[in-house]
Amino acid sequence: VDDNVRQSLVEFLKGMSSNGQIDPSFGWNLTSDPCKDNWKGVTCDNKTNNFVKKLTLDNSSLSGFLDASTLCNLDSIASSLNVLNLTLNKIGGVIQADLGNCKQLTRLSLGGNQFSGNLPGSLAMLSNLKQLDISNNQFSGDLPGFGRITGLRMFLAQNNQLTGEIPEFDFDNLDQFNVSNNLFKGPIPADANRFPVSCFLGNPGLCGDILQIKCPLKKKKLLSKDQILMYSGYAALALVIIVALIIVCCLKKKKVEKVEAPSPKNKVASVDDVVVDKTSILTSTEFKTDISRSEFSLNSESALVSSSLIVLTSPTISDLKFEDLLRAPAELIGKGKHGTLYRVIFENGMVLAVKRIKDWTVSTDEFKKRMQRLDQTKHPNVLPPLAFYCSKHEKLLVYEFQQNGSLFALLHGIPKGQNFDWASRLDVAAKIAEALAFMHRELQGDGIAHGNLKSSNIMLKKNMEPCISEYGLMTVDPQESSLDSNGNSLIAVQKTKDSASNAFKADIYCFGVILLELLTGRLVQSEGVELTSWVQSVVREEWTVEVFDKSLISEVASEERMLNLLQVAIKCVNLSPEARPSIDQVVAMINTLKEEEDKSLILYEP
Ligand SMILES: Nc1ncnc2c1ncn2[C@@H]1O[C@H](COP(=O)(O)OP(=O)(O)OP(=O)(O)O)[C@@H](O)[C@H]1O
Repeated sequence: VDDNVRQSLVEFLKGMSSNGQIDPSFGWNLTSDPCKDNWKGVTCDNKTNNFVKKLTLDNSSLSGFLDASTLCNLDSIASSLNVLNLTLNKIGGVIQADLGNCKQLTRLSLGGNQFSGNLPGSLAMLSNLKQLDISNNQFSGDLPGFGRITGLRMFLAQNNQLTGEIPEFDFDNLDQFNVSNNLFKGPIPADANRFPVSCFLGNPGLCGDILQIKCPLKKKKLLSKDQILMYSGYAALALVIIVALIIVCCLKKKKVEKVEAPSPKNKVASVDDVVVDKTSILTSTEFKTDISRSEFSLNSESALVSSSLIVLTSPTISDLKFEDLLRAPAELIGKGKHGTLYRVIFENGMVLAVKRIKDWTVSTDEFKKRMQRLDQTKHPNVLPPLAFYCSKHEKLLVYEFQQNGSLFALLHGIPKGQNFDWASRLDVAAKIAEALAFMHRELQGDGIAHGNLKSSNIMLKKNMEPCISEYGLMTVDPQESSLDSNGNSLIAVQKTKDSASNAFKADIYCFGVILLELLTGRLVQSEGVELTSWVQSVVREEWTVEVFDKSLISEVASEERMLNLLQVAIKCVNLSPEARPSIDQVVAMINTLKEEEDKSLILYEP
């Protein structure tokens, strides 16, 4: 086991040992190996005996605090740890948000301790959790959105001081559930009625049939006469202020036009002026010339360049200015069919990715609306836009730069498909499907599909979690054809007629192509042969096993589950959009496979 893992585990246990002294009988020390030297409560994978899978430290006389930052901020632990069991100890303090980085946890047992404070929202991101026990502590505050964890089978939270309403869990999926003796209020969700009444008792504010307490009807609050008078007074005042502002603005504008009229040179301040004036340390000539060459222009009314960059809700770049963006050194990362991507490095060490979108005929208003909708639609596996710039001729989008590159690079880069085992590939497929389903659900009404889904648009975050990038940056043109340099997402669109509804179906096709890349490790197009046709011809000839990536075959990964995932992929790449499954069906199929895989791993372990 890696030295860092050994050190982090020792630090982690020290945090829970009285006076920071680890009981020697645990065997946890810096001179032995957690997997090979029988550390108490440590279980490692039985294939290589190198990765820590379980920490079972229940009933072990531990106290102190849970040092989640030491445990879960180390990738080599976070990416392998499935079980953390600390029940029946005397560990206290609050739970750090870092616990949410232990993304592979399927079981988290903290029951019977002295934990207190609010549960961090990051725990709701533990999407692999099957069992969560926080019972018999002193937790307070509202529960984070645990309802989002679709595979949860057990949720025990009795005997705390938790408040708020009971979240909408997937109750059909839960085998065990208990929230008794807390401070929950409001109606018990209808689907939760199948659990015995004892699971809800001891919450003075809960109501519902099972408790034989009627929930009060929610009445629409009517405004009183006084309130109506008061609000209409406010409205009238606001109207007067708006009219006054409009008049002042019109007068000012006239004055400016008068002063500037004689000199046509002053009429338009081109961005060249701005760049030349302010970008002395701009090192990317490509960026500079590109911007300079563009017809990007700012008229005198909007010469305040900084105000034109719209920073969305990201706290990290809240004071970013357009000048800062132009002034910082920029490196050209890649040119795709739809634009150019720059890596922009700031003095404070921040690194951003700036996408310059090419030839998108969407109106400025439409673009702004789209960006605002995307900003409101956040999912942990979708990279959010941080800021955007938009004029008639120029559209720039700012994202956080992802150092770990893309799924495309992981699969096809050098060394090829390195350390990318079957379980991780299935996990990527499941997470991308869930994220796409979420975005489709939220944005169906606005008609915003991804539009350009491909493996180079799946980025890998710091903890190697996959996330979809560039969602909604393309409106699909059904006439568009031909392949781009990496992928063929456009083919899906070309084969469809009605672009509005089919943009979502095209995403399904593109997702199917990503599944094929994961399964075969092959490029979407190689030596003129399309991956989809190649796979279909091999399957037709009944040589199906030949399609799989050689490294998966040598790993003795489950052939049956690989075949099942191949079936899902083939359904997705059906040339008829109507015949493709819905994204929810895709999610259900992949999650079933993932559950089977998880079960087989548990059976496989000692
Ligand atoms: N936020 C990011 N951080 C790091 N690299 C990124 C980021 N977004 C994209 N990339 C990488 O930059 C490269 C160029 O991206 P870009 O989106 O311009 O091209 P593309 O995806 O190949 O084509 P298209 O124009 O069709 O989107 C790709 O390899 C992509 O994986």
